[in-house]
Amino acid sequence: KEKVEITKEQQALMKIITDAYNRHQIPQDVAKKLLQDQYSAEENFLLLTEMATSQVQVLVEFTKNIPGFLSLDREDQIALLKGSAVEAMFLRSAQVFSRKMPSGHTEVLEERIRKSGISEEFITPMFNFYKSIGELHMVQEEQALLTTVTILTPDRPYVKDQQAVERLQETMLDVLRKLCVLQHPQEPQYFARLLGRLTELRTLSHYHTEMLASWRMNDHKFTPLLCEIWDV
Ligand SMILES: COc1ccc(-c2nc3ccccc3n2[C@H](C(=O)NC2CCCCC2)C2CCCCC2)c(OC)c1
Repeated sequence: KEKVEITKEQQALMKIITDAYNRHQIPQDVAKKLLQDQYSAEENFLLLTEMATSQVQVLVEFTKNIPGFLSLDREDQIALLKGSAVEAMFLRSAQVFSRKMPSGHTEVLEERIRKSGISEEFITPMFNFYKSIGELHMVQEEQALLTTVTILTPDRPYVKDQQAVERLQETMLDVLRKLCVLQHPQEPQYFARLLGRLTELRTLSHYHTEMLASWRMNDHKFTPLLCEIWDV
């Protein structure tokens, strides 16, 4: 049984990333807003675009705290942000959905999302993903590192120096792997399950543009930042 040990440097790296991840939370909690009132499809779409816009701004601030990210080629930094923004948004949504809430609140939240205006065909894959993330009961360090690993995906479109991104991602994967072994000793497959979620996340993110276009309303308006990031 090999002794898994997180080094001092890895401990420091994990602290920087987790603190940044917790610091850069969305200002206004969307779940609370959704639990308060039922909104029309138009109001929900506006809420989504507002939340997503602020989440992209939060994501940009978060990436600045990933050790080594700012040393990457400037254009590659943009390519990584653009390439991971939708996945990071769904990952954050899954974490919001899986948060421990007073009994009955998760069901109300699920109902509000089902009735939000999103078209039927996307509801099952979206909630399957949310529930599969919830079942992992990730600690905050795992959530922060999983988002970091998602951002540092070398094969995003237009990334020039993929090797440099790969080296950074591998550094993060090594810490995440050790953390999983230490946090979930009874489940040796936990790390593999975690990475399997990233495949599900990528698939869900492929539906994103259609999910927006099929939102039950006419004339979908986006913020300039979302037009940049969402290719709409
Ligand atoms: C593209 O289609 C969709 C559909 C649903 C969601 C979604 N899933 C959620 C799970 C938990 C709580 C909120 C959730 N949301 C929207 C939202 O506000 N998402 C935020 C995005 C930035 C990061 C925090 C969450 C809601 C849905 C109900 C109507 C108002 C928007 C979604 O979030 C990408 C995208």
